[in-house]
Amino acid sequence: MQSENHKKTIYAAILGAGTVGTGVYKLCQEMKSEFVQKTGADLVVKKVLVRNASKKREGIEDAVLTDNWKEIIEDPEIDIVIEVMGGIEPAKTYIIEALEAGKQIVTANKDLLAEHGQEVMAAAEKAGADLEFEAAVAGAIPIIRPLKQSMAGNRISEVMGIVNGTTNYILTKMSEKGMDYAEALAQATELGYAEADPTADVEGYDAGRKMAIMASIAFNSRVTFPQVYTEGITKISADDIRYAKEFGYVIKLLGLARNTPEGIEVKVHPMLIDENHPLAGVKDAFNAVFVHADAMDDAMFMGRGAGQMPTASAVMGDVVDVMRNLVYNCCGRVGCSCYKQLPVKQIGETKSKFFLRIHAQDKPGVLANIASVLGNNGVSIAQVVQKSRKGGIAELVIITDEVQENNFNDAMTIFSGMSVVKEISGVIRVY
Ligand SMILES: NC(=O)C1=CN([C@@H]2O[C@H](COP(=O)(O)OP(=O)(O)OC[C@H]3O[C@@H](n4cnc5c(N)ncnc54)[C@H](OP(=O)(O)O)[C@@H]3O)[C@@H](O)[C@H]2O)C=CC1
Ligand SMILES: N[C@@H](CC=O)C(=O)O
Repeated sequence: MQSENHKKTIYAAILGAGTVGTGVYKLCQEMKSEFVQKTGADLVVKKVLVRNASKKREGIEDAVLTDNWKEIIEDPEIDIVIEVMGGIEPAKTYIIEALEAGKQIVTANKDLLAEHGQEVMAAAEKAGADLEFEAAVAGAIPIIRPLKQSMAGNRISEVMGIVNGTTNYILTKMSEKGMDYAEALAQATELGYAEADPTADVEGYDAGRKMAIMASIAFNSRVTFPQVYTEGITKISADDIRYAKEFGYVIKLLGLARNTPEGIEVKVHPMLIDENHPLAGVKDAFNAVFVHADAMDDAMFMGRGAGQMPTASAVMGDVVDVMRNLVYNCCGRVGCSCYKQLPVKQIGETKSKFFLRIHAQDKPGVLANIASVLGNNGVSIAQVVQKSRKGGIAELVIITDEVQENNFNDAMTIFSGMSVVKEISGVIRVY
């Protein structure tokens, strides 16, 4: 039964008319009658905020464009603010002002949530309003709602996967087409996958923000972006990709978050994955997230992680949810204020397996010397292959067992001071 004050028309404003905003506007028009069927209310986009309102926007009526925030915040008819402009400010101020003015929020802004999530969520809770952000993590893939709601009967211990479409696209093209890095990045930008500043993608910051958001929800604690260790793909060379293939691996930028008895581990870095692992088949701008939890066991979510319509799909899922809440007068049901703050580990305290290439003098005793440096620092060798012997230099490929990262780094520091070790390269963690 719908309540007495059942709303027939729900007005929304979209902040931003770029890649995602244009897709959201399009779905609001194309799916109009379906939204009425699904919610019982008609959705009308009353305003679209941009920096330059006189610029023509394909597919968006000129009449709704504005560059004046006051036209939205001071309009009592507007119930839902859909923030898809990105960045911290003015997005944060606009969201908080909108909540204070009694509006509901849908946002795709991981930069904001990963750094100031606590503040904006507290504002939503105070206002008794919805703040939904499915599109902020892994594009079209439903993962926020499953973590918050569908898996609420579990203790989640691990969330990991490929959570950046741009870098997955670049690595796929480099590995499968031999494309160079710059060309693959230019294509990802052209396709609308990259952030306004693609440094966020290629340096692993975007994935780090998504991991902070997921770790916070999954472990019911607070992890902010600065607590996430991030390493991007800018140092991955064609040689690294060639060696990976030769040893039966593919390189992926992975995010890992684990809840351990000593604290939360959360990190993003390139990793070698066995070519037969399900994540190895996740290509182009697709993302995939694995979740391990006590009652549910394992679940995997896969889909398009970036791009106009996949992201707009996730945004509109939230908008429809908020519309239903408005229709039934039940906004603000899913809050975030009850959590237990857990410590977050430093990267050096976490464990990894490593793949590395060592060029060293090709003479008796050197291999034993290298093995003893590793052994003395608690690094055991799972596999060692002598790749070549040329001009008095031997090239060794070593794969270690799992080791505390601090120990591995200590061994690397010792190698850098040994005259028999000429070069260490291609150091990549192994999943
Ligand atoms: N692209 C993707 O695949 C995905 C993006 N996201 C997130 O969605 C959000 C939007 O991304 P995307 O559409 O790619 O970004 P774009 O850069 O394509 O678009 C940003 C839009 O916001 C407007 N805007 C920016 N700053 C202001 C401001 N101060 N005042 C008014 N308008 C402003 C811009 O206006 P103008 O046009 O006038 O410059 C532009 O229309 C970001 O938070 C991003 O991280 C999330 C998942 C996937
Ligand atoms: N730049 C991001 C867009 C979606 O979050 C990505 O490439 O994944």
